[in-house]
Amino acid sequence: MILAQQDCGCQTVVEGASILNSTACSGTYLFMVLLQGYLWGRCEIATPCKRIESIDETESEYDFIVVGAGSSGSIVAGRLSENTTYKVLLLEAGGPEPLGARVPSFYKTFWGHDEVDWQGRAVPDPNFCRDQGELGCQWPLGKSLGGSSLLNGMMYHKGHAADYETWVEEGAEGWSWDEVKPFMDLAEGNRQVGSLVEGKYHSETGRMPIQTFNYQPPQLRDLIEAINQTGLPIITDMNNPNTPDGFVVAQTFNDNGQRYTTARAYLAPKSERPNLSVKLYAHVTKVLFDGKKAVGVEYVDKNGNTKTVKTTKEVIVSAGPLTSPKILMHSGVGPKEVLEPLGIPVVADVPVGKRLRNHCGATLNFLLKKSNNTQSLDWSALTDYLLELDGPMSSTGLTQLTGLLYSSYADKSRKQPDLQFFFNGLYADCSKTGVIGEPAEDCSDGYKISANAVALLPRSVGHVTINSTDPFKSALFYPNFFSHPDDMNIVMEGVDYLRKIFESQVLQEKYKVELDPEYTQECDDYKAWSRDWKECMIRLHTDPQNHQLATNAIGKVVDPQLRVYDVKNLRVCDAGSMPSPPTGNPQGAIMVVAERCAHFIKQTWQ
Ligand SMILES: Cc1cc2nc3c(=O)[nH]c(=O)nc-3n(C[C@H](O)[C@H](O)[C@H](O)COP(=O)(O)OP(=O)(O)OC[C@H]3O[C@@H](n4cnc5c(N)ncnc54)[C@H](O)[C@@H]3O)c2cc1C
Repeated sequence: MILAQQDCGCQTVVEGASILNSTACSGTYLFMVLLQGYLWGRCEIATPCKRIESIDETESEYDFIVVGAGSSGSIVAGRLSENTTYKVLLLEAGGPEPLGARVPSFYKTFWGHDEVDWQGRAVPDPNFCRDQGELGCQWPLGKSLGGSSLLNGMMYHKGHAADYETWVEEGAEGWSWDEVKPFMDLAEGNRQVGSLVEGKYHSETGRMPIQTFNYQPPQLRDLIEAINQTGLPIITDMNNPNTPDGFVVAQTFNDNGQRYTTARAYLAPKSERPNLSVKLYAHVTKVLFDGKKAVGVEYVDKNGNTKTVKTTKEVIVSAGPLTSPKILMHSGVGPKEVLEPLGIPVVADVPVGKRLRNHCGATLNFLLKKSNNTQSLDWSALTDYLLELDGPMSSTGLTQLTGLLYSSYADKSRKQPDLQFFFNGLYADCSKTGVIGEPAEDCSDGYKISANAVALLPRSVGHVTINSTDPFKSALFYPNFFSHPDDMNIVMEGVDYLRKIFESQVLQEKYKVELDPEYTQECDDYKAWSRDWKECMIRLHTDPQNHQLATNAIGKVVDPQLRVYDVKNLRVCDAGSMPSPPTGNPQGAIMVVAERCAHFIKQTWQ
């Protein structure tokens, strides 16, 4: 049964990128059109009364200007505007949050979508991402309200205690686990305390809803059985310090079957928060200075008009680890050897962009030769979602499973696993007809799934720089993956674990799992699973995670209160502020950075 459109008390505005012209499901198929219509008819999904509307014009002056409404900027602006005496402006280059992104199974639908993804590319390098040729590694980067929290896989990990101890060693004084814990609690709104996770390690009262997805496909249970059969640990909570390693159905940024971006969790519409102004399609080009003091920003609006807006207190740059460096450098804050040749007057000579760290690994594709080759998105899945927020649309399929293990390079006493595993496939994201049992036409060789092994404490360090003063031109990203040999060895150990899992009896008997021959053919000169074969596969099918960080690191570019060195009234608060990688999915730690950033600002101006 499909319900009629509900009366939500406010009119639903269908805006932002559509699921219909996504890369995952190209073409306007009748079923997808109907599906989109039905979704927007449900008040709890569309939440039209909570819609964040863009202001038409900015005023001349605000107390605080936040640049970028992504994972961190939305938190900073949301928290600052809780003080109703502050006038806060949040500038975002992208548009509104597309409602389709709220459906977990559409989590990949918006990758590569012009309206919501900057579609970053690293500078091509023959040592990695060879399957991308001259294009270089592909890095999806969110461009809308919510930023990359709109595109991400939603997995919640807050880092291990040793990660924060490393930050302190690297100059982030005051950022030890015990010191950041209260800010984790402000962010975490765990819905499963008592039923799945222990209260002493989790908070129920934070802003961001967190829980496991309601639905797991049957193949996921078989995969878990296979992992168990392999002798690897299965755990229930990867954020419990007593179980740092093991495979787990992850808790995610989701509330009962719906994605939560930080924008959705922290921002409020103007009717509820009149002192918060959000301006969408506002591309910030630079921070303006009076001497060494930040006094405002310049931005270009949707119509191409250049505008300036002043601050009476501070500018906070939260444009993400790959873009904040560009904005700073265009403003004269950066290494003088980069700025001077471009004719940019140097305001402060600080090492912006000099360190770029990222989790990195490799992807293997497998075929399930014995599997049912049908679409998992159909009328039944849609009905389950509309009526119960359950079923295949309410989860990310195999992607909700992850694993953390120690490689032989890890120091186990630090309880800081250095390998992570991801799985991919069997999510309901596209169908032409919605008919139950519709064949999955593009998988004629058997059902395809993939798995990734990723190094979490990479020794390789890259950098971000600019070679142009054009603010619309992307910065240059040099990730330098595998420049340190340990990283290759660690990923190889991860690949060995994947082999064990996929060769396990349960997966062979039930699904007859095989490496996808199309995917391995460029490495077929080497014996499968030999060291040379693994190296060939890792350099060919490199899996750079979208966990870039440390480009504006605490202790290097910003002080422990996230203030940019050698200038006044300017902070950088985003993934780039983290000095070194958390050993897990980073958004949990990024939320801590943003919560703390807002706290420091409030303390400064109280
Ligand atoms: C595909 C993908 C999957 C991921 N999966 C996970 C996961 O499962 N779990 C996890 O913890 N992490 C995951 N991550 C990582 C995590 O989402 C990011 O690390 C995090 O969102 C980065 O937050 P940020 O605030 O630094 O940047 P962003 O969230 O990227 O925000 C930057 C914002 O600034 C805006 N902006 C940029 N330039 C300008 C400008 N000039 N003017 C105005 N605005 C501008 C952008 O449009 C964007 O909205 C994933 C990331 C991606 C992309």
